[in-house]
Amino acid sequence: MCGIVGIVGSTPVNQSIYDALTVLQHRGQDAAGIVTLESNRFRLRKANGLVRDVFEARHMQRLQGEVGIGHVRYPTAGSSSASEAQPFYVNSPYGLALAHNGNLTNAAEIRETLFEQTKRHVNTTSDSEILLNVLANQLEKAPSYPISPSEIFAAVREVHRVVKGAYAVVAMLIGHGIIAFRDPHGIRPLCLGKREVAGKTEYMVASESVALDAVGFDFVRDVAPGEAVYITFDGELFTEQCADNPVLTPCVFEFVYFARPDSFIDKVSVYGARVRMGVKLGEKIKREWEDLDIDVVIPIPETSTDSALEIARTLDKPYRQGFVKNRYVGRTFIMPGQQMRRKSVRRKLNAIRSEFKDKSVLLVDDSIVRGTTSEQIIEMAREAGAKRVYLASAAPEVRFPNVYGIDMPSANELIAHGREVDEICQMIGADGLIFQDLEDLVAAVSEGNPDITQFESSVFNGSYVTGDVSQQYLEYLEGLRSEDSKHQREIQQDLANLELHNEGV
Ligand SMILES: O=P(O)(O)OC[C@H]1O[C@H](OP(=O)(O)OP(=O)(O)O)[C@H](O)[C@@H]1O
Ligand SMILES: NC(=O)CC[C@H](N)C(=O)O
Ligand SMILES: [Mg+2]
Repeated sequence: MCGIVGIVGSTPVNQSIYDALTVLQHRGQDAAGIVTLESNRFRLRKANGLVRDVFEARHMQRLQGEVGIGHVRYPTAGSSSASEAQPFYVNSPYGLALAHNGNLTNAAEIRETLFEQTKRHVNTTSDSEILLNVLANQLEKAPSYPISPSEIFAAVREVHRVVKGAYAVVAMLIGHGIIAFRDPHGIRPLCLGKREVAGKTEYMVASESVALDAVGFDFVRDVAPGEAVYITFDGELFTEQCADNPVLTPCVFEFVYFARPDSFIDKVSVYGARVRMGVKLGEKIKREWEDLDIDVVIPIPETSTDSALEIARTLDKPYRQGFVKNRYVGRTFIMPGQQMRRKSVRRKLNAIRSEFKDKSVLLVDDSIVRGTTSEQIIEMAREAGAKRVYLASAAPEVRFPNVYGIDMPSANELIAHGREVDEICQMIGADGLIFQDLEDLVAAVSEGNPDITQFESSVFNGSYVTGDVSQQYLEYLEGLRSEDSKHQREIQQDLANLELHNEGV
């Protein structure tokens, strides 16, 4: 999913970007990077690992400057090698660095045309490096120096024409400022904040509003789909709509799982949406499982807790934290590789036996994707003495691959793909299983902002809003990125030691 941040400040920004990345860590645990600008030179540190491990004191000291951008990565294209950590950099025009959240659906075609038509070489298998070069190529066409705001916006307009897929972007152009934009559907989130420091206005853009809160910026607004924001290094703000037909279609899975509950995305409180998901699912359980013997409702930490509490309230049953989460283990779902994900469930969660012993328990999760978590959790509940184990999912069945920045490239890896509820229930070993209806999920989110009339819900309904995702593309993606794809393993091996960025130590 990735988290991005950019700050145009009037005092050093290294610590603020670091702090912002720390609160965006839930969006990407694989790699982190910061680029700052000092005396017209970029300072870069990026590597694999969590924010706290990537940036040591000596790196922070080098990251001087009053403007900068940062990224935490969850790979959804290319490899997880350090060479594909972000931000990426290209030296022309003027020096440009970029960080991207999302995933392009036409990266392979663009790679070819970039080489043939613009003589631009892309050194990694990352779609974000392609996006950087598309932007650089468009900015290079601007005749004036410095490039004017309207020329910057014209370049973004062209990027929208060339690039397809999901992209929330922050870029920094030497001699100019920070440019941020969101794809014409606004699939991935991006917001703008500001603060006053010693009479000067500082601006910040970030994936989630929680990053603004963490470093003392006031939320101004969400960046609109298709819109670009340009903040000069003098602190002047310019904005313009750069897409022909922008339609806000945010990813509904941000509200289900990805975002932090204390964030607002497109004016919707993520926490509020999860509470409403709980109410709606609670009502469905009441309707459909009228006579079910449920003694207690137990969330599967951490993301499901807000919904689970509401389910318990709606059902008028006790709510208990029956699983303890090891705070030193990160999110399972965004780990690369099924083996690692499987192992981490038991390292992460442990049952409190007294909450299970001789009870009929209703476990609640926010979503069931590969079934890695639910299968093991149900086993753990039984080992802890549960009499019966039911499971409720606050999201509907995840049946289709995602192409917009969630690493689910292969339908066959999804437990609900081609299966009905009974079969899934059997596979995970539950005594009963119930999913939220898509209609209710959409209502739960849009009640927070009725102006949102559609969501990117492809993982649930197989409808891809960018209109360019064919069966052929999905097959290509599966061949490229699925767990057992040979090609995927080759990429990982080939790129393991390719580290052009060069500030590794
Ligand atoms: O069916 P699966 O493939 O296992 O995926 C779904 C699970 O993964 C996520 O948890 P995760 O541990 O990533 O994060 P969390 O602590 O935020 O709940 C999500 O909350 C579900 O529990
Ligand atoms: N999850 C994301 O937003 C990933 C960004 C980009 N596609 C990458 O793989 O690095
Ligand atoms: Mg979870």
